[in-house]
Amino acid sequence: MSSLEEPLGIESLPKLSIGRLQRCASAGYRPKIDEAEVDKCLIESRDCSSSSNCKEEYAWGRHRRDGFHMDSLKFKSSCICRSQMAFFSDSGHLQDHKSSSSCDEVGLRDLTYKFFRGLPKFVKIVEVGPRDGLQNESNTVPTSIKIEFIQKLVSCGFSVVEATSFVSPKWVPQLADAKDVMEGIRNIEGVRLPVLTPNMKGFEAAVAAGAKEVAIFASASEAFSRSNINCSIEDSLARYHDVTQAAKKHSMRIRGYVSCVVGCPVEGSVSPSKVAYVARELYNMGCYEISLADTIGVGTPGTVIPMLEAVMSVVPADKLAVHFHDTYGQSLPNILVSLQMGISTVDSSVAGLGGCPYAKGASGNVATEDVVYFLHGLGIKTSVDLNKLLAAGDFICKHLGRRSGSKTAVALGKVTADASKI
Ligand SMILES: CC(C)(COP(=O)([O-])OP(=O)([O-])OC[C@H]1O[C@@H](n2cnc3c(N)ncnc32)[C@H](O)[C@@H]1OP(=O)([O-])[O-])[C@@H](O)C(=O)NCCC(=O)NCCSC(=O)C[C@@](C)(O)CC(=O)[O-]
Repeated sequence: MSSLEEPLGIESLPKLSIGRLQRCASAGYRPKIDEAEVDKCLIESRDCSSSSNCKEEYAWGRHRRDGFHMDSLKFKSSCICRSQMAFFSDSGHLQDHKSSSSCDEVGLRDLTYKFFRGLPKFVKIVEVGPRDGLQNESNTVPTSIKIEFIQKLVSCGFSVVEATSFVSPKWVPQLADAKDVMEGIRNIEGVRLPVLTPNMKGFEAAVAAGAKEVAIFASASEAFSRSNINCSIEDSLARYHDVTQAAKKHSMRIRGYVSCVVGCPVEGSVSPSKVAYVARELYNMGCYEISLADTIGVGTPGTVIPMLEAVMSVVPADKLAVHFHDTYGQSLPNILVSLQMGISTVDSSVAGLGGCPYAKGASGNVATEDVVYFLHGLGIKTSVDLNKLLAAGDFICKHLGRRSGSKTAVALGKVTADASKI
């Protein structure tokens, strides 16, 4: 294996300014909010087109998991000046780093300890490539290729692969073959394969096609709700109430999305209180997990943190996922702060495929290869085999005739290509 194929370990982190994150991780930082505040902001937001009128002060409602990741890392050196830093993960994997630099590194060690102490040991990755990835591609992929693509992704070790959507074929022609895709993956076991359903018609079609789990998708932006699903936020919640009731009767799991959690292509910035309101509604309807989607990829930690603060004041962190599009290259820092705030589920799309056809300017999702490389580099486990994932990304990119949107895949592809010349 090439050295480039090994994620750089935590000891290789550059010196970072972590003041803000330390403030976030500090138990002392607890601005106040209660649920009534979310309701109040929603009422205010109905009366104002600008989100800036809403109060944006939120409590830390995060529900931290027991124990910190760093607790399981045994730091084996009392002095690291001109010595060796060594970290052991739970699996006993040793990451060592010969250091010959000055005592500044003691400070760096302290910083990295603080930096990592809130991270989870394991992150669940929800692969959305076959749905979010393919819905926005100009080339429609043949059904047989979609089925093979899903099979390849399942073999990578994901516990969840979002398979397709039961939406109007007039709105999203790329996924018009949802029923046939479901038929082709009917016998796949050991993995959850949710499908998007915007209304009862989609839900009934999904059930008839053998779906065991559905996802509903609302928006925190009124304008985006109308352009994406042709109805207001409140109407969408009424529809989803019917879908969730029906799903419960079938004992089906329901995942919820909130789109435009920091920005909307039409309205601009979106108030955290609106996101919290919609997330809470979906959670109260019975969604087992709410995925918070930065649909157009405009968020930075500066906007993601207050949004997560607001949502975590009404939905437990362990019921939340984050879903970043990588338009401005902010996904990985956004994921990092999300993990530090207690979230341990991340959506991503192999090869960085994707985007919403009704969100102008939106780029693909954060690439799963980059997320896996990033998490493994931090010593965080996933269930995903990076080599198999690279092969799955390569497979679909060849069929789409496009270059991978994953920097990790491109870098490792170069390594392989260079090695083949030797
Ligand atoms: C919601 C609708 C259907 C409303 O669409 P509409 O036109 O308002 O619906 P309608 O009830 O008036 O029906 C119009 C026609 O659509 C049919 N229809 C109605 N429902 C269905 C259905 N479920 N499946 C198949 N057909 C359907 C219905 O039967 C009728 O057919 P016609 O009589 O004209 O032949 C439409 O707006 C739609 O399909 N929107 C989906 C758009 C979409 O898929 N967007 C991308 C996914 S969301 C996303 O990417 C965001 C996310 C989740 O990734 C997170 C993030 O990053 O933000």
